[in-house]
Amino acid sequence: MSDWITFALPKGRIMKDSMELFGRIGITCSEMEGDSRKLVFENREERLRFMAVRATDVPTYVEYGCADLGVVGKDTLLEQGKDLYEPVDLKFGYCRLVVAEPKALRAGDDPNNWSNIRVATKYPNITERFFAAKGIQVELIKLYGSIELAPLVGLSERIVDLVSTGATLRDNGMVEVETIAEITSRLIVNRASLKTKHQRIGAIIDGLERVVGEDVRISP
Ligand SMILES: Nc1ncnc2c1ncn2[C@@H]1O[C@H](COP(=O)(O)OP(=O)(O)OP(=O)(O)O)[C@@H](O)[C@H]1O
Ligand SMILES: O=P(O)(O)OC[C@H]1O[C@H](OP(=O)(O)OP(=O)(O)O)[C@H](O)[C@@H]1O
Repeated sequence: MSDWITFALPKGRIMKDSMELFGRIGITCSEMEGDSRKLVFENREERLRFMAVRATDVPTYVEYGCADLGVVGKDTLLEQGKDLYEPVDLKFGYCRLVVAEPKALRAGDDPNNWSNIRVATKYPNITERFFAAKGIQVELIKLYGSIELAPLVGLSERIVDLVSTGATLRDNGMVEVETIAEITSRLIVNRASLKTKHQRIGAIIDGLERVVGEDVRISP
């Protein structure tokens, strides 16, 4: 078993892009193609195992060595601050982490004058750091989803959340104030696995760097 390679992949929107990219370096798993509620899939011939986990749990599985490798958004890494090796920017899962507020509030608002604000977010650590660096005091309200609802019902004046198409902000009458970070998905690696399975993991890192590099050269 010890020469198997285990991946922790997020169940949600990143899963498909991850498997497409891995497929380009010969890492595949036909067992994952069907409709199934299974959480662990195997490619026995190649000694590869894939675990489907919550996006926010990927770093934990890799940190504890239950998975050798994982794919996770940079947002989650910035929020959790775990000690993980992060060798490859996979360039998919692009979105931005932004500060936003209701359109009506934005009209007469100057963020330079903020001194004490209330912010709802899934990302309390990033938010606190961001505003602390500006000398702004923040009352944080931690939510787990549907963040754009908070200002609509008076839970907070502002939010910090991910934006990709902008549709969720727009449809809920909100506008961006500032970008905190540009986000893409990253390959993460358990530090011990990198040493004990250096040959296989090194080949995966090199392969992914190559295919991601090819894409960057192709796109304008
Ligand atoms: N529009 C978007 N909204 C949210 N996440 C996005 C978006 N676009 C890309 N991402 C990336 O996808 C990741 C979320 O993936 P996924 O959909 O699996 O999780 P989730 O259901 O939002 O989170 P969790 O299961 O942990 O609550 C984010 O961490 C981010 O890096
Ligand atoms: O700019 P857009 O393309 O509209 O995408 C942004 C929205 O997508 C994410 O929510 P998600 O779908 O993960 O649901 P959640 O609110 O339950 O976290 C994010 O938190 C925003 O609400």
